[in-house]
Amino acid sequence: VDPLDVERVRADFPILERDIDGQPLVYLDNAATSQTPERVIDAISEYYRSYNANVHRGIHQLSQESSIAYEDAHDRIAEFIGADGREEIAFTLNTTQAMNTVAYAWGLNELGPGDEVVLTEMEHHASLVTWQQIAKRTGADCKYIPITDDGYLDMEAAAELITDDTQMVSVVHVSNTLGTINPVAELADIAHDHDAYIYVDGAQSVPHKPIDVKAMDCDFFAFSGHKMCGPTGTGAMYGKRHILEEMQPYLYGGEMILKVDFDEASWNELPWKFEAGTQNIAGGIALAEACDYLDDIGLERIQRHEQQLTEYAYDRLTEHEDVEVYGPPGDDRAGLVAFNIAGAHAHDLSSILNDFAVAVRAGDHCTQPLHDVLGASASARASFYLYNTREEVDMLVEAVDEARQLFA
Ligand SMILES: Cc1ncc(COP(=O)(O)O)c(CNc2co[nH]c2=O)c1O
Repeated sequence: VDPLDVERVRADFPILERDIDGQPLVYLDNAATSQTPERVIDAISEYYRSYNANVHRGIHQLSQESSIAYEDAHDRIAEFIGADGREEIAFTLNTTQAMNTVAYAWGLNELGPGDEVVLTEMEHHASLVTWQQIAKRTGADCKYIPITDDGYLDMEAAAELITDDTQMVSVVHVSNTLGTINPVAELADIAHDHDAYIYVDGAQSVPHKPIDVKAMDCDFFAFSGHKMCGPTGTGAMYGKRHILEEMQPYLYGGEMILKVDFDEASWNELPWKFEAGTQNIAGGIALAEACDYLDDIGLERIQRHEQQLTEYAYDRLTEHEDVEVYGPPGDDRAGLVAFNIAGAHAHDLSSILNDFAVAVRAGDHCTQPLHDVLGASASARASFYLYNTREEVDMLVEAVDEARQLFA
């Protein structure tokens, strides 16, 4: 795979030219949200400038054009993750809504006392809190696959925790705190051996590596557009068609219905059954443009670029005893490093980094239970993407060294 031309890529992101108090911005908060290339920004503007209209095939020309673009965008996202077609892709606001859709639409109807939902200790609150609360409402129980000392899932424990009482396994594909890449296909096999569904949270994997939901054999898959060069307020819930055909919606209203009278309502075909009301039409169309943008560069090329940056960052940060990096080794993780330095709270550390225009995230990254397991109240997290450079890793490390001196 030939190397990625970072300078050419960076030209697509005007925001990366920004100075912060006279210093060049070093944007390393991509696990929170990625930046947006001109092509995606233009797709949004073009929609509003020339064919904005409500969808679902109104009679007039503009509605025909917006309907076709919006519906075709579903086919494009399906192709991007290896789904069979638009019937398996419901657009959502984000990963969180995709997770809640299944938890409410399927969980509330199917879960009851004695049933179990198996999660992992490294789940994001979008799945952990969702399943925890739906389990409380239905009398079901949640169980958590533990992590090992070096940040991997304990797969022996997983095989014991997933039983015939398990109805759903909900697992993060790539941890947004540890960088761990979980063996989701193996977990799908175990879940299916016990006739359980598996829901894969792909928020941190879809932007960074090729995804094939059929090879993974997951029953549901969720991700957000804003982490993969798309707009905020976009994302998707994938579901196997035969499951979505059976699943009842949980958001009711226009567009998702077929026939309504005062006593009854019937539902529209897939995926519109799960898209109630007027959607983020421009966002969905622009998300398809983001898929084209990433595919034009090549996800394998992006993945390799990030692996090189991440290993370099991991090696440089762990040179010092007083820096603790959480998760697997630098050569076996996705493009992020969460860390702490001795004597400093993550918020103070990231504030110092901001003084050097280095933008990282500080806090629990919506994984508070995981931070409890790690014995850390919070962490600073640098996360990489296609437009970051080796020099930016050096600027991160230099700023961390300044902070280490300050807090020594
Ligand atoms: C693994 C994972 N799942 C779900 C979500 C929720 O995505 P959303 O619904 O688009 O918000 C995130 C966002 N993670 C982060 C958001 O900000 N910092 C983060 O690490 C995530 O990293």
